[in-house]
Amino acid sequence: MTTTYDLIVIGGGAVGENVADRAVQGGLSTVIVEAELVGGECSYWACMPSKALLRGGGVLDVAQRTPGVREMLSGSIDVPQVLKRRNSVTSNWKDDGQLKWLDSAHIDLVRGHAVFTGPKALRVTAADGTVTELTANHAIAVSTGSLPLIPDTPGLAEAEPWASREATSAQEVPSSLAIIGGGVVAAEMATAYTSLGASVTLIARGKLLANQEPFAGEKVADALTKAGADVRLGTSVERVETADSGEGHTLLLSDGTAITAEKILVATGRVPRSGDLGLEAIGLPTGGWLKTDDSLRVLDADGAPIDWLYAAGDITGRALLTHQGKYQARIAGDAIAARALGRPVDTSPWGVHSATADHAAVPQVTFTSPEVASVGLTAAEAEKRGIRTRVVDYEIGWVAGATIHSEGYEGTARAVVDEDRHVLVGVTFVGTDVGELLHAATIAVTAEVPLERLWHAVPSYPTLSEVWLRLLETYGRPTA
Ligand SMILES: Cc1cc2nc3c(=O)[nH]c(=O)nc-3n(C[C@H](O)[C@H](O)[C@H](O)COP(=O)(O)OP(=O)(O)OC[C@H]3O[C@@H](n4cnc5c(N)ncnc54)[C@H](O)[C@@H]3O)c2cc1C
Ligand SMILES: NC(=O)c1ccc[n+]([C@@H]2O[C@H](COP(=O)([O-])OP(=O)(O)OC[C@H]3O[C@@H](n4cnc5c(N)ncnc54)[C@H](O)[C@@H]3O)[C@@H](O)[C@H]2O)c1
Repeated sequence: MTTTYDLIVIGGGAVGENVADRAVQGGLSTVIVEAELVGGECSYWACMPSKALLRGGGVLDVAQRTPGVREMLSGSIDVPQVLKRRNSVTSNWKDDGQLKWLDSAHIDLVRGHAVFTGPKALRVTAADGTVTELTANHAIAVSTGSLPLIPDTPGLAEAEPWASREATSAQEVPSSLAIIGGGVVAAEMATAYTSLGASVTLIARGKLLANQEPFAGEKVADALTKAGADVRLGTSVERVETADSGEGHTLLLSDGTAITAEKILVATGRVPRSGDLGLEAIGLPTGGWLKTDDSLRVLDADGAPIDWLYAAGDITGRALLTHQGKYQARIAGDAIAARALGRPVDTSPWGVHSATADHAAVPQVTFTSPEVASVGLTAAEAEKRGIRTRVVDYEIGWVAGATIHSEGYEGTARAVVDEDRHVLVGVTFVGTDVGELLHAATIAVTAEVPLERLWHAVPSYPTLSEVWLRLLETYGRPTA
């Protein structure tokens, strides 16, 4: 039997849920197909458990720098309590709460793995082998996320390394952990596992957090080293050898040295989760990112949008972040409903049906100690785009709010100014608790607030936000 809905969403992660929610609110009957847990990677194996693992170390760092509180501290972090809290944050890897929400949002669910059988048609196979055929009146949206990239380094597969799922859901902390990669997962997991007592070695073939302003990775690498981690930058893993017992691994590095570790974590980026979707049945290459236009319609081989096929979230490769995927989801769900019901569609830049921010103002917080919070372009990216820029830096530790925040507060703020338009095109903060400063920057960059007007946005004294005033003063006060 074939069941028909106005919209079928493949993948019930944070992104798929939001596509479905907007479409239902727009008046469409909608079903989600989910192969694993409703809530997806972010809830169970990514954002939430990783932040729960990091939180204790972050609080301890501030407490140790707060006279009057540090005197109360004794012993080290209670690892079982941290893991218990992480287990509770993930609802012990059960999705009952999400099912209740789906019900309240009037979204149907079919559990199983979806494969395209033709345009607007899918076959779903459940874990028990039950097959459901689904067709869509209007659209199918793909939100199947991404999977870890595992390099083909000799001996690595045999070492049965952790990827992000194992690192975020581990029920024990290994005595030693070798982390391969220098991106966000590597930096955050190095911070978390060092705070939990593991002896961590981070091996990155390039710089740490290379997509950020250069001072970000430098400060995080320094802090990791101070916390006891061994940070090896510009170094590759050439081969891995595993003891005959299967316990303990030796990593042979490009600089001729070797390190040993109980566990290895591979954090070398992501690949699209599209290899098993049957995309060939609808004339698309298998295994790639699903490229989209700004209203999230998937593009065919000629770069033309397919009118019934949408994609949002990691699978698009646009910005592999939950909040940005959910932004795309709101736009996709609204665009699908509007087009289905013949309502006006606005795909002009910054229009309601255009994910323009993906190109100009993607915010990201890396929850290391210190945190890295950034939005928009780095100075190097702005220059590459041909923008005439001026870079303004200020030490966050010099503002009164930092003196109150904690002893020896160190941090840097950078604003990248478009000199022709007199607006900010990028802002980066590095320092403790700077994640909460970021949204002001996101608003300034997205709304293209003129610098002259920003002088009228007065930060409260004595907060860390006073760094905004100092950045403006460093840039120079406008004349009448
Ligand atoms: C360790 C780690 C930490 C992270 N921390 C953060 C963070 O702090 N903040 C942040 O913004 N981002 C973070 N991210 C990124 C974030 O997790 C992703 O951007 C986000 O999960 C993407 O959501 P999604 O819905 O596109 O995909 P997913 O969450 O991966 O959901 C896809 C869903 O589709 C299902 N599925 C796949 N194929 C099929 C199929 N054929 N049939 C049926 N179902 C299918 C899957 O089972 C899955 O549930 C982190 C990532 C990692 C790895
Ligand atoms: N706090 C957050 O917002 C957060 C946290 C974790 C992950 N994420 C997102 O999840 C995604 C995945 O994170 P990630 O850290 O895995 O990827 P990434 O792209 O941030 O970093 C990948 C790293 O692996 C290295 N690398 C790639 N291929 C390699 C190879 N063959 N050998 C050795 N090194 C190699 C790269 O040089 C880079 O340092 C990111 O896009 C990130 O935005 C976000």
